[in-house]
Amino acid sequence: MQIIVKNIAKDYGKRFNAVHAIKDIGLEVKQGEFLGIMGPSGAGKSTLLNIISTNERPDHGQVLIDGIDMTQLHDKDQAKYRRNKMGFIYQNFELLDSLNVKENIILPMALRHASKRLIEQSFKHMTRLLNIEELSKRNVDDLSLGQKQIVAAARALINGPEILFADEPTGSLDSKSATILLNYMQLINDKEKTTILMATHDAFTASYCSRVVFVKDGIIFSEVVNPGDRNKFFEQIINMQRTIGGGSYFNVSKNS
Ligand SMILES: Nc1ncnc2c1ncn2[C@@H]1O[C@H](COP(=O)(O)OP(=O)(O)OP(=O)(O)O)[C@@H](O)[C@H]1O
Repeated sequence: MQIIVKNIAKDYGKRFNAVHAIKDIGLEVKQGEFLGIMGPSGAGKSTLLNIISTNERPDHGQVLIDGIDMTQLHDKDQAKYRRNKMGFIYQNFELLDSLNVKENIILPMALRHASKRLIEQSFKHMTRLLNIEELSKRNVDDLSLGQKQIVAAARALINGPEILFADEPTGSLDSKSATILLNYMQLINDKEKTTILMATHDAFTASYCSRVVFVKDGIIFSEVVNPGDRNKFFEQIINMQRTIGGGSYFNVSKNS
């Protein structure tokens, strides 16, 4: 699943008060990449993720996924594409409190009208992979924040998406829970070959990626490629953050 973003731009608001959230971004993401998107607050990270994931339409430009221009699809076809090929993890989990853990996790499959057998098989596979088998009957309200995010990850992954979008997935987690989640994301990236696009402020979180692009003022300012050593990569990310600036919005604390 190759992603090619060509010259996208996105403004919010009316002419004189317009915010140029994305000015001109081009980007290529290879099949199986774990790409980080960093940058100061308001730089355009979430907007970029939302445009690539078809949750928002750009004003200009193309988003080609395996050669199909997503921006040209009707809303209904975009929604179908998202349901079938994409998974999402957000900072605030977005789990449904009225459903238990298992019901939350299998929801995307139920929405696709998958067979009971397939649902059970996939549920078993995912909960085993993420090591949360014992949580299945619990209420969402009774889980720790870290457990909630792993459950949200299981829900995002149960349909076997080809692309996983994660927007500040560790933003609400303590460092231990963040590390557990990131190790699972890396496992999914390795084992299932899922392409991952993750926006984050946090250098430690970003150090799990294979490459990080830095967005500033709606353009890609630079990128850093993981040299194969997470500690070295962490230092490189921090140096790039310092170069770009962004004041206190950047979290450069190393969690472990
Ligand atoms: N729906 C919207 N309506 C108006 N302005 C918006 C909207 N969404 C984003 N913006 C503006 O677009 C710019 C980019 O926002 P975006 O959320 O993409 O940045 P970000 O890098 O993800 O920021 P953060 O790290 O704080 O989440 C900001 O100036 C933001 O205020």
